[in-house]
Amino acid sequence: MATCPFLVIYFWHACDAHKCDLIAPLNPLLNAPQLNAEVVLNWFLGCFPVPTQEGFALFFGWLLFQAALYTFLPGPVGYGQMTPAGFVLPYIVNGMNAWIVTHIIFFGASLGLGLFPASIVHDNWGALLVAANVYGYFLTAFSFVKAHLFPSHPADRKFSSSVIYDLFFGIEFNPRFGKLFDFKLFHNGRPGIVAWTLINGSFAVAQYQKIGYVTNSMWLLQLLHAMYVLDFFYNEDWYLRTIDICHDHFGFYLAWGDSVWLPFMYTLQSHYLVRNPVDLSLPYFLTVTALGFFGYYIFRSVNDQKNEVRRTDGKCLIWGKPAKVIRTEFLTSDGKVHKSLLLASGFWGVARHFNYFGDLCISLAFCMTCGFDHVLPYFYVIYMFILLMGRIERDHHRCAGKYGKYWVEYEKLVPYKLFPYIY
Ligand SMILES: NC(=O)C1=CN([C@@H]2O[C@H](COP(=O)(O)OP(=O)(O)OC[C@H]3O[C@@H](n4cnc5c(N)ncnc54)[C@H](OP(=O)(O)O)[C@@H]3O)[C@@H](O)[C@H]2O)C=CC1
Ligand SMILES: CC(C)=CCC[C@@H](C)[C@H]1CC[C@H]2C3=CC=C4C[C@@H](O)CC[C@]4(C)[C@H]3CC[C@]12C
Repeated sequence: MATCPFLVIYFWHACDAHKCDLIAPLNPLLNAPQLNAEVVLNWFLGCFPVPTQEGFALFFGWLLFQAALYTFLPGPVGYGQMTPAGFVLPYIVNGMNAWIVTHIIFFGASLGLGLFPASIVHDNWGALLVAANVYGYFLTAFSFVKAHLFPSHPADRKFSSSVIYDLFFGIEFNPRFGKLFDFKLFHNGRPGIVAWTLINGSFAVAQYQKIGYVTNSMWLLQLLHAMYVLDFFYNEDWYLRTIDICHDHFGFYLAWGDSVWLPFMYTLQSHYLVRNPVDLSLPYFLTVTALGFFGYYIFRSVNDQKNEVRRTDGKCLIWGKPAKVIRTEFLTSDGKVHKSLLLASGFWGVARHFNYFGDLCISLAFCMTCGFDHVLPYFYVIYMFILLMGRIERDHHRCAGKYGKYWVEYEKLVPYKLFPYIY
């Protein structure tokens, strides 16, 4: 919790001052005639972005605007999975509407009406980083206090013996304001994922202002990122049944992660392309496009198969044949027995997390839009690999605990975790 922001700030500084070269920021230290505490401290302070009033106004204005859209825009009601304490919570899934309204207003007001430059996000990036960090830490602390003093669902809280652990992974499962303002869905989707394409767009405009055109690499990046983001909102109801919503509690990991990590680190390729415009050859362009769409096909098909089999209680066709399912029973903390099912055919018969393989292909395609000159744009795929491998282990332990003998049966039927015959 103490060091995460430094990594983000280091990446920001590398891009802002050294054209996204990850080694160059260290030169003042490597070349210092004498390395002492004063040199290190001056270097350290020199790497920090400067807070500005405009940065705070933009960030908190943005947050309030998204909160208003989340609260007031219409949308269908979706339901999460049953929580360990036995609640099935409703969610208003209006993310697609919020995405459309936000983009029309932002680009309409900037590019259409000229009320502010569309590069405003790029132009205030350092100051926004400060404001987002302030909010990320505030939200972590607030969620911790809320969990102790006024929890939304007391029976679904999880306490460990460590305050640090509780701060990091969270105590409350589904913290809410009122009945419907859900912290997890809001922070993930709105300041986090709606921002993703908006930030990209602003950086594309900055590239145009800088070199007079938008490179094909930047267009391709916009397309691939938009595909991923729009998929998320189109399938927002599906997201209610993923690990983040069904199993993770709300602490620093999601509070700071959604406020800072997601908008700042997931968009690194567009920051890179502003400083290092890349014109891709046609064969390379087509290869990266194909990789991105191939990955997306796998990612979405795997996720849809699970959704479909659970929606129809296993009475559906997977790859043209009746779904092969393991019917399971598990206990919730109130002592009640519940039923669920595990799909063991289709992509879920190929490997236990084949959706992650699709996601890794998409991630690689995002990074490859930047060519091979620097390592910084590849941060995303490296991070995703580490995150998803960790998630496979975490999920394995959770499912083994939840499903017991049924999970063992599934493991026997589907021995590979990520990719057949490899892992
Ligand atoms: N861009 C990013 O930063 C990230 C993207 N993602 C993507 O988000 C998507 C969701 O990922 P995630 O939530 O991690 O994982 P999944 O959507 O794969 O959900 C895992 C859960 O599904 C259930 N499950 C496991 N095996 C089966 C089975 N055989 N049949 C039916 N249900 C099963 C279990 O929950 P239960 O049975 O309890 O319901 C398990 O905990 C993925 O496509 C992933 O690639 C993920 C992480 C980061
Ligand atoms: C270092 C640190 C504190 C990391 C925080 C990580 C979170 C911001 C991410 C962890 C899991 C991520 C996501 C999971 C699944 C998703 C579905 C996909 O369709 C869109 C992206 C996402 C919502 C993604 C968003 C970031 C995380 C919550």
